[in-house]
Amino acid sequence: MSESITIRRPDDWHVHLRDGAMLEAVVPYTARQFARAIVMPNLTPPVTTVAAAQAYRERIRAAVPDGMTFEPLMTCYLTDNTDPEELRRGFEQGVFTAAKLYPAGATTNSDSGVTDVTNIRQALEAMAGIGMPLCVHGEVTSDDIDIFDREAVFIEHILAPLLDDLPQLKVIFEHITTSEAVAFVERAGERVAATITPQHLHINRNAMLVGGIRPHAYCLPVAKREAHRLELRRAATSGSPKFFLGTDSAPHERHAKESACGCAGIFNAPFALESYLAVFEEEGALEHFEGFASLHGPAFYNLPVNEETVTLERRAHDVMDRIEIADTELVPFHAGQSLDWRFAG
Ligand SMILES: NC(=O)N[C@@H](CC(=O)O)C(=O)O
Ligand SMILES: [Zn+2]
Ligand SMILES: [Zn+2]
Repeated sequence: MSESITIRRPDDWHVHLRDGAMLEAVVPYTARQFARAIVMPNLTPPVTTVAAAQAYRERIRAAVPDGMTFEPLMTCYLTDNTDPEELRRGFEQGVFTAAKLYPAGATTNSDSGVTDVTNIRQALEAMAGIGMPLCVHGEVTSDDIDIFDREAVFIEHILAPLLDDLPQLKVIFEHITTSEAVAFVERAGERVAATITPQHLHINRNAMLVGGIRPHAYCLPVAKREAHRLELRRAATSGSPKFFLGTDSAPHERHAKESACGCAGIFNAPFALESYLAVFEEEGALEHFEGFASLHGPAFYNLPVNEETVTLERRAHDVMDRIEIADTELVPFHAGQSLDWRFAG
């Protein structure tokens, strides 16, 4: 039984860092473990221009503690009115690494998202032409589609036709939660990959609903049945380069989650690597951990792998119930549980 594991320093290919006091509070957790991160643009107002992304990138850099190195990779929030030239300019200037498709109304701060993908056809065509990847929150939003079916229906109605229409477009199907998504990504060509969060590898929908309603297990896409979780675990630990790490760490103040209408999002940044590593160990797949965490993402995004390394040690520890920040609190993923591995730097 190995007592420590050392891998190339990983990156987080999907994270919410927020802004203001929350940004200051959460950036150190991500910067401590990850060299780079794809930063989600769903601020209020959303990050829709090169100038806004540059300014946000500076605020993130300023929040990185002395002695840590961390590079935020910025994304452009697509709307019905996105100007293809703005995307091209941002990508060519090295400001935008990718653009993000939020179907309008699908998740937190997605009200300005895209109401119909035909509205962004020209933007997507421009992206396909310059090799700019599209990050996708893959859920339909129609009232008549059950929330547990929204990812599977998105594949059939939106994603598959989109990929047929634009054979050059690179797509990251983010935070996948279903066996349908796993199967789709496995069958798709090399230009399609997926990120998987720690929570969707650890919990199924019972964690949210059995023995009381547990808002800290609620995120979008919502956790599904056990059979889906097992497929996600198989895919993540398989060694396939199509699957890589994206925490979707999404902090919301405790009171906003513990509410009659609680916000979607799980704050997993404090012990993200420990959480993933537990899964790889349970699945007997430690040899694939580095690929998932540190190699497959850069390969898909055409970026160099990180030269530094990080080490995790087998050292059981309890996860705190709460983290105090400014004048509020966050509840981390795994709160009150024990984890076997500990990030050692
Ligand atoms: N995952 C979530 O449940 N929430 C995210 C948005 C998102 O990634 O869909 C957030 O910004 O809070
Ligand atoms: Zn999302
Ligand atoms: Zn997210």
